[in-house]
Amino acid sequence: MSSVIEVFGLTKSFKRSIALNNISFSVEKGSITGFIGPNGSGKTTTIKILSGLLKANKGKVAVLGMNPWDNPKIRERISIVFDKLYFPQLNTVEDFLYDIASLYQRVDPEEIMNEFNLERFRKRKLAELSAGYKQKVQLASALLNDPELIIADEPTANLDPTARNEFNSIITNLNKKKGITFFISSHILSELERVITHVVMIDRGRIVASSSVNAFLGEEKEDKLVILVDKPQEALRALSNYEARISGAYIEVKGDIKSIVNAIDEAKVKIIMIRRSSLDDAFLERTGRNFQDNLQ
Ligand SMILES: Nc1ncnc2c1ncn2[C@@H]1O[C@H](COP(=O)(O)OP(=O)(O)OP(=O)(O)O)[C@@H](O)[C@H]1O
Repeated sequence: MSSVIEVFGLTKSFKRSIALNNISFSVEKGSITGFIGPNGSGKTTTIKILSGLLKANKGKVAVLGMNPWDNPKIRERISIVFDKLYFPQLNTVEDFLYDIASLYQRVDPEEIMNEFNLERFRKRKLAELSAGYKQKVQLASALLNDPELIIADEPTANLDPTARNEFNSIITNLNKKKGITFFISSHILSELERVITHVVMIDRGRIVASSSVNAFLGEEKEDKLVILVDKPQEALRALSNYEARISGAYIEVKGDIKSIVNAIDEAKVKIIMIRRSSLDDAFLERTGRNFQDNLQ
């Protein structure tokens, strides 16, 4: 498989600190790669360099085979999604999408509004939308240049669990249907668990792991999951075929994540949070530190 992002020996220091210390990794074409690390580990700095907004001190970076610092044209083939929608808040959804579409003249904004169920919001001002809808509009706008790659910096950081789930399923669909590669950063492991095919893990400016999720977890068939739901007893009933038990506010269960999620969904129980403990364990193994302890 070919790579859409290649980073080799990248170093970036600021006056007082080294944000990235000789990092190397690649992102496979067609993957959804999670870029995961605690606060301050260097995710935003890396993404700024990949987007051509910041220059590295040392190392090589290729995005779709080009150095982002020298090639503003890359921006015609990729899109960047941030944690918030930073565009003129007084614009309506429709004007905003039409303005961006006119820059590229590739994709019909009507088609995108239809695909994202945004028609009934078309006359609303961006400022009037919920955080979830703002992110939906931002993701919709990111498709108007028909990108091969979308780089997203903590795109769901300001969303509630429902909006987060919706955002993540849109990403999965775009990846499957349009073959768009995603490189998504997050400081919350559990957030991307259900979505990513590959993981690049960063800690204190160094890469601690970079591989497919399956390889990362040692091809474990059985996931150890910790799940928070709105109706625990009903969830437990739905999981009667699994080794499941209630532990405090959570349900602990062993098995294949996709089938477990399906069983819970079918029982119409809402998943508020899900964590595959083995990803946390893997972080602990590689850094000697507990991922959850590093969250601010
Ligand atoms: N412009 C800057 N000037 C000085 N130091 C900076 C600058 N930008 C980032 N840093 C430092 O570089 C390190 C990495 O920061 P970065 O924002 O890349 O981390 P992050 O993983 O994105 O964290 P978060 O999840 O909090 O956004 C931190 O120690 C940060 O303080």
